[in-house]
Amino acid sequence: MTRGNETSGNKATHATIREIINTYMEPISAYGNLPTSVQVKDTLNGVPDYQLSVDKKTLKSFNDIMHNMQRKARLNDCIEHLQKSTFTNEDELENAVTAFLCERQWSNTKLKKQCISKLKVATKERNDFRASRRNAQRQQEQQMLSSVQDQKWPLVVIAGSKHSRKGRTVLAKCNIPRNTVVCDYHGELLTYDEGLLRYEQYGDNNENVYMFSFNYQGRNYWIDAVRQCRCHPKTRIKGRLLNHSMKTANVVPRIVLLNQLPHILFFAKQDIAISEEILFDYGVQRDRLSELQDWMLS
Ligand SMILES: C[S@@+](CC[C@H](N)C(=O)[O-])C[C@H]1O[C@@H](n2cnc3c(N)ncnc32)[C@H](O)[C@@H]1O
Repeated sequence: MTRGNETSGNKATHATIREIINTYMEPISAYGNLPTSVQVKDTLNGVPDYQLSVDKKTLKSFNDIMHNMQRKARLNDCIEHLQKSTFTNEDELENAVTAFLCERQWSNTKLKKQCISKLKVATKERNDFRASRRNAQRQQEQQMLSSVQDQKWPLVVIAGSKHSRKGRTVLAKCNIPRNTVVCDYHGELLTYDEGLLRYEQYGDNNENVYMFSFNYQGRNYWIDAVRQCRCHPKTRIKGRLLNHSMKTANVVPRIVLLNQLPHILFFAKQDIAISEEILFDYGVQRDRLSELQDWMLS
């Protein structure tokens, strides 16, 4: 048997051909040209051990396998480029594939079909994933809303007395993992003007410490927690009793839209140990230093 012999030699199995292509030829890429029959023959003549008979059938097998490999590379290229696009329907997806293949000058019906079918699967998986994420988010929001409505915040407890140095405190009733919602700043939601008016009125009795101001989407709001809220006449509201710390705050207030209204929820900044006091940074403005009391810098 001689190498490159047209009539005798080893039978070319697909596995052998693939091995030869991968080992002795330029990598088959999405873009480059495939080797011609002459180039395949030349390559085989340089291959030491295979001794394949290079008849028409073998050359055709090489050709088929190389085309398949290139189609796979083109398929991957197409998927990589289009998988992040959003398609509102199947026609849009098919048009995008056609345009992509046309731009690359890769007209091949089988390739087009494969691209479309793979992208459909990828799009469905992504949509399913998004839907389940949206669902989880909705459930989480629903959970937060019912905690706000029922004022059920079982992870924290009110302690201490109004008359102690710091007044009442809110403590962790158990170990609280980072990112958990601890409670909300519960009260009456007011516009900026309404809130400012009350803030000034309450100021005479030093009660305005229970007012919380914030900005949501360019609008200023206040939450008035000075008096017992009308929605929970008999509940001891926890959020209004959270004390301040600039240096050791362990929760952070975040604005969450629930029932289309902004709410302030306190999220654990870190794992909080049982009995630790729940503290957040009131955000005292330093340009009002003359009005500051020592505890505000604690
Ligand atoms: C919104 S109230 C917090 C609850 C308050 N402890 C109570 O029993 O009503 C804010 C007031 O608590 C007190 N306070 C808050 N953080 C404090 C701290 N780190 N040290 C001392 N007093 C603090 C101040 O008197 C402040 O005006």
